[in-house]
Amino acid sequence: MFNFVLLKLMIEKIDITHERAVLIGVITKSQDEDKSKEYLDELEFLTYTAGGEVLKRFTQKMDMPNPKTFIGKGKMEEVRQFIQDNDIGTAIFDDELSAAQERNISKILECKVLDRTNLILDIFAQRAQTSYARTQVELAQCEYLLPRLKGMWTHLERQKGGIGMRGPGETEIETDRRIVRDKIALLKDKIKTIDKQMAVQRGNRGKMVRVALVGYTNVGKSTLMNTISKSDVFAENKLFATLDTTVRKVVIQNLPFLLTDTVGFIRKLPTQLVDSFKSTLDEVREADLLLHVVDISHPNFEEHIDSVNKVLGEIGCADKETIMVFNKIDAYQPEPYDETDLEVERTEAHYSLQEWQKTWMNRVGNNALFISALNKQNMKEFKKRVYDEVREIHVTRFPYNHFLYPDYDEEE
Ligand SMILES: Nc1nc2c(ncn2[C@@H]2O[C@H](COP(=O)(O)OP(=O)(O)OP(=O)(O)O)[C@@H](O)[C@H]2O)c(=O)[nH]1
Ligand SMILES: [Mg+2]
Repeated sequence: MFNFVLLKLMIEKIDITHERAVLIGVITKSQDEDKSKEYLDELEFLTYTAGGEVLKRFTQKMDMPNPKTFIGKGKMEEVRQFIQDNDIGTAIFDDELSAAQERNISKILECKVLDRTNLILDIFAQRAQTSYARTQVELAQCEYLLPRLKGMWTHLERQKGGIGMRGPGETEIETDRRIVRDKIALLKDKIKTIDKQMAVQRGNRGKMVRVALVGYTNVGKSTLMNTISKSDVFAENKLFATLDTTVRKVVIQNLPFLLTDTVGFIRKLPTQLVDSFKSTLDEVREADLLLHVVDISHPNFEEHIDSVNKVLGEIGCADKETIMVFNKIDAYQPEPYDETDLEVERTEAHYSLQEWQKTWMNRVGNNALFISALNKQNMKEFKKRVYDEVREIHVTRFPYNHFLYPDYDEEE
């Protein structure tokens, strides 16, 4: 009996054990050691979100990735040895691999080989809740798969499952291109139908002012949504907690508007995903005002802003009225700087919040706000700014009820 319980415990333990993985990245002229580390940190977070555990990272300095195997021969042997000695199931590359590279590498390493795109698609597949989100992910997976069908993973047991093998697209992998193409057409039709229904729904919301929260993944959009709308949107410290947009009616000082929480962006967001999520992003496109939320406590936040702006550009929202919301000020910590140490140059990493506010952040003028959604710091200032902006849009749209909305009253 005891043994049986022990065995059951062991089995259950195995069930919850994370898939063992190694990460592989490169250091190039345009991507120095620090950058490479930051990218691998993010890749590790993605792996963890997908249900994996990273046992080791490998990096190689190179001018150009090897067209056949991405990294060089010697490094590959090092990786292979580690994988063999440590019972590793998955090798994850930070950059997108071509079909040929993927094939060559998995032959050498004899394990599952994934790239950043696979990982992101897999997380989306795991997290898609509604049939609409699932359809969009499935479409993205099919689009990713199509050019890679030939010989993909055929020498591996596909039934093993796990990261990269999950989700709606998995049964198509061994079938031929035509079937996948038909499937793509079908999914597009399905999305079109839902799009029409959603456009009608959006139309029914009337002319109310619409505000959308946008930003990099995990910056606190849903937390901010919960704070201001007193709603209960799912937020957690993993990437892509939100896939479906949520719309809430918010009232600040009698002034009603609609607030939308959206899917987070990420560096190198797979183009297939941007495309298939275009309609989810309609909410962003049709918004009157964007709140671009930034995690200022993240060492890479400036690059995050660039990534988000890039996606906003791709969906035609570059010039939209935007308030920059720098969140997580409670967690912001500049690197300590020793003035007597002449070796270390003072950089942005040492800036205090006040110093940051004097940089380019100053140029976005009163468009920049500094808050903590979690600790509810500076929420009054935030609400006033949003109120003023929404009122401005509102009174242009409904000039006759201008008088209804006086200046923001601090004593709310
Ligand atoms: N320290 C601190 N943590 C915060 C703050 N706001 C949010 N967080 C935390 O950051 C994590 C991510 O928050 P979410 O609200 O899920 O972020 P999101 O932008 O909606 O993320 P995705 O939906 O994944 O794109 C959670 O663990 C939050 O508790 C803040 O002001 N300060
Ligand atoms: Mg969210």
